[in-house]
Amino acid sequence: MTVTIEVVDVHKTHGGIGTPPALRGVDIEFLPGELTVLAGPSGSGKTTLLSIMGGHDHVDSGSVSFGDSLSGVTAPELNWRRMGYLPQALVLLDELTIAQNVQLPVQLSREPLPEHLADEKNTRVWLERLELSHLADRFPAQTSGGEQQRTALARALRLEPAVLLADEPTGQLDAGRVGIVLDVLIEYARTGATVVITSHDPTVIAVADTVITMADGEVVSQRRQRRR
Ligand SMILES: Nc1ncnc2c1ncn2[C@@H]1O[C@H](COP(=O)(O)OP(=O)(O)OP(=O)(O)O)[C@@H](O)[C@H]1O
Repeated sequence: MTVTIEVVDVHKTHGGIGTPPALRGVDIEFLPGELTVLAGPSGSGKTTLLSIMGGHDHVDSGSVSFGDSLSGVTAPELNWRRMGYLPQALVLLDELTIAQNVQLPVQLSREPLPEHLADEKNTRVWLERLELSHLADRFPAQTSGGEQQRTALARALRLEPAVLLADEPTGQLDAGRVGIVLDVLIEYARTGATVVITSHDPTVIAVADTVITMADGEVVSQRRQRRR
């Protein structure tokens, strides 16, 4: 299952009259098997673009389409199995433990899942991979910001979606944990997934396959760092 995401001439303004546009004619193709980083200064439109791609916001004009195995799927049909989404606000459920938050996409799935995904063992695998096993039975409020961020990433990956979108996935992590998360993201992209993240962090930008830099709602550069 591979997915190419095509963003074509996307325009978006959030507010009322006089508000500057957040996106001004953005054209990008995101490829499967790659970790793409959306970089650029604060306010350049990275979160807006990710949110539109994730189906959480609408374009004013232009289009976002999902080719190959998600062809024809519209944003409202995106679910945890098709797309993992890690918002900046994390949105963990306070009344569930860390393990239960990671298991949540299994509970919410309305489609029959392959056996290995339905199995609770898979939750333990992701907890371990993101160094969260020792926190499995705690509630989010009893964990640090970085631990909550890794929990939200484990939740996004739990159903092994073809697309992973993550807004600043290392923003709350210490340097050591940034490495762990980057390893997970790169390994995940190498399975054929389309992985798109936003980041300001030079460490993160350095390991990206492709870096797309935005400024004032436009793409100002696109640099491929890995040969295909
Ligand atoms: N809900 C909103 N209402 C009004 N304006 C908004 C809203 N969300 C974003 N904006 C504006 O849209 C522009 C792009 O914001 P966006 O959050 O996409 O940038 P960003 O590059 O992700 O920034 P950061 O790196 O700080 O997260 C900014 O000018 C911002 O002020």
